[in-house]
Amino acid sequence: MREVEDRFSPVHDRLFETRRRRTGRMIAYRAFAVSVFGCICWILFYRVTVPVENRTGLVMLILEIWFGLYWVIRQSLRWNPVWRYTFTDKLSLRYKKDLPRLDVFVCTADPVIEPPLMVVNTVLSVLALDYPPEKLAVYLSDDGGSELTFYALTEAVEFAKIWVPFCKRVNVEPRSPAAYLSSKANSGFDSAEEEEVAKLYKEMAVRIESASKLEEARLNYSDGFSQWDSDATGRNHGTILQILVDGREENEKGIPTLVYLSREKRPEHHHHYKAGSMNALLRVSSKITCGRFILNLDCDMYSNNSKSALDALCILLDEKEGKKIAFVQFPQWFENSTRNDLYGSMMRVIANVEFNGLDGNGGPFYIGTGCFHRRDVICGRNYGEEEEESQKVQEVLELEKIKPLASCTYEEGSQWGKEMGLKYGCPVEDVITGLAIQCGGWKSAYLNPKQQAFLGVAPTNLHQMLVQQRRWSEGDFQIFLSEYSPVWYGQGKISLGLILGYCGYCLWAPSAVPVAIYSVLTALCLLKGIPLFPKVSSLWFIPFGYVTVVVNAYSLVDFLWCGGTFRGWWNEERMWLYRRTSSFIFGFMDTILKKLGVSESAFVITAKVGEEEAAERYEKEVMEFGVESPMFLLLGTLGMLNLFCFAAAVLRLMTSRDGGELQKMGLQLVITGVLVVINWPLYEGMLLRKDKGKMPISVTVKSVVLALSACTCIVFL
Ligand SMILES: O=c1ccn([C@@H]2O[C@H](COP(=O)(O)OP(=O)(O)O[C@H]3O[C@H](CO)[C@@H](O)[C@H](O)[C@H]3O)[C@@H](O)[C@H]2O)c(=O)[nH]1
Ligand SMILES: [Mn+2]
Repeated sequence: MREVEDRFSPVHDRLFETRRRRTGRMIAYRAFAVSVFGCICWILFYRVTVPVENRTGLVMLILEIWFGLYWVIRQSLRWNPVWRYTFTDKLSLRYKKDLPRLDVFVCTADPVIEPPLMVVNTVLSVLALDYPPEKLAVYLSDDGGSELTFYALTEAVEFAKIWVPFCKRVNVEPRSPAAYLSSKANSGFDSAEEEEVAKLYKEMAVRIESASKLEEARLNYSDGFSQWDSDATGRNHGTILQILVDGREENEKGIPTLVYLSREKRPEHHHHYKAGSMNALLRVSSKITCGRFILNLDCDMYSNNSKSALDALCILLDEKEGKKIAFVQFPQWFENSTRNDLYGSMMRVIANVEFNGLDGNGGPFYIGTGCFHRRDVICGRNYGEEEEESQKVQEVLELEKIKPLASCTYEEGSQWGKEMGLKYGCPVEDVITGLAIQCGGWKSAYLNPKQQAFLGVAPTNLHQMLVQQRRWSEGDFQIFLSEYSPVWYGQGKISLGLILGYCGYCLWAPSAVPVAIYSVLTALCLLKGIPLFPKVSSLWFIPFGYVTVVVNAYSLVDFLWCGGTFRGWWNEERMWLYRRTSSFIFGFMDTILKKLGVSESAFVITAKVGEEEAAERYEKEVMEFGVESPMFLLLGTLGMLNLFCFAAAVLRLMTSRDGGELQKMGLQLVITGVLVVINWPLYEGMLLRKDKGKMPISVTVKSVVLALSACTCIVFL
């Protein structure tokens, strides 16, 4: 009784705490940042005051102004970081079973590249969350409209009856059966019961992968299967809605509500990808459980920490600050990353440093998966408006009355996709939606607990990685140019630090252009013998040398601090370059073309499985090319260009034996040389490797021809 009263008393223990780090590291960082800023100014001063004979000086000035500005913008991500710590014990004591309803939305879209067994593991991991089951509901949105996925879910229902109680009794962690049981495979099982569970899981996995009991399931779950028309395809079908478990009332099974939804799709209607499915889920769930809070997960992101819901609610239900906070974002961590993270997919520094920086400025972005929202806010409530009585849920569930909410035409003439729900028309629906929420006066919070909350699947080859980054950079740049631009729309609504934080990401795409020019110019001028930087022995060289060395050294230290390895850092530097000289360039062009109305942006779903040989190469951290792609052509050409220019310059220096030449070209030689070293896996893939993951011959040939012609032109011009 005391605790119940305690909940309503005005003075409370806080449910979370926010810490700022004022330690030596922070001071050292600021000193470093100020010194770099000084050097940037020094460099610009040099460009303006010291004349050069040709026009390269002007080009360099423009590039360096851009780099300097962008560097300043990005300081917002590090200036003022905060860390949040939650007290879940207090929350449990205070609320017991009175916790608010929580709806989990899991999105899947393609049964081939997002295997049903993986989806099922994600679903099971959230069904077993540490949360009162009668308050929890899991919705699976299947944009693939696949009977296989539905069948897998019916299997999951049966297995959940064993899995969920087992997890809670034995306090299993993590609660994705595949992840938990594979961790046990090496260490051996703890009990006979566990072994039995493992056996049942394996049998289920086999059935799902072979769909062996599909026909049987058709009979047992005929209400669900009968909703598939005989001519239904992934892109053309009616709404399919099935409540597999109704756990809204406390019951002895202790399994939360589980719902399958495949919204209607028709070729003549745009479906707006994930945003469209989220909005359909928002409406449908409002009639079934209408959770006050919503967790959004991609189908590959299983719960790796059963306390994450309690963690998030510590923030959202905190009496003092929680009311201002619209959403709590967890980072995206991945289960399939390798030791040295060949493709830089872990994004360690973003997750461990930059998002804390954003949090200090008003809150992290909404990045799709691993985010807890307030339902009424994501549905369009502004800060300061009264929280609405939650919509009335239907006592008796009449599916036929709910299904129209997921039809193609429901949103016509409504505010869905604009003022309500997730926004349409942007490849990063999450970021733009989060920005609009923050501009409505809300804050957000970032939680990155030691036991990672959710784990997903990162792209496992270079092409996928570049495609994903292309979509992100395009989406972010679109936001920059849209009516929701952080610069124009955000003015006065969010803090300057947060505006800059958004710009740091939204300018990924355009920032690629100066990087590409810079690297090409450095190489070609080296070939031609045109110096771009002051002599190594002159005083003017100091800022250039300082920035080059210190900025890279810091980034290394930062990376190691975030738990990375030296080679991981080196790989990440390579990916830094590759993302800029391929993904972002294309992202930039895509955005411009879209603005001009020439093309539409599409959402290419990232595959979560690959073929076996390629998987082996991934494990061994051998870079995967394999496909013919214009992005590879660009990388190949730039790589070859660097190689030729560097080789030619070295040859010339060796034959001329002119010390002055080395003085003049020193930094250029170093930069181009480093690029050659960093490109080593690319050269290997183009020239030395024989396996299927090597660069296709056609790309290699085209790259060499293009690079050679560029060099010839420059030499004879
Ligand atoms: O038409 C679609 C396309 C995609 N998805 C789902 O959206 C999720 C994300 O797709 P994925 O291909 O994995 O993209 P990522 O780039 O890995 O996703 C990140 O970036 C996206 C765009 O910002 C966000 O939507 C995601 O939540 C975020 O994890 C997956 O679960 C898909 O099943 C749909 O439901 N319907
Ligand atoms: Mn993904």
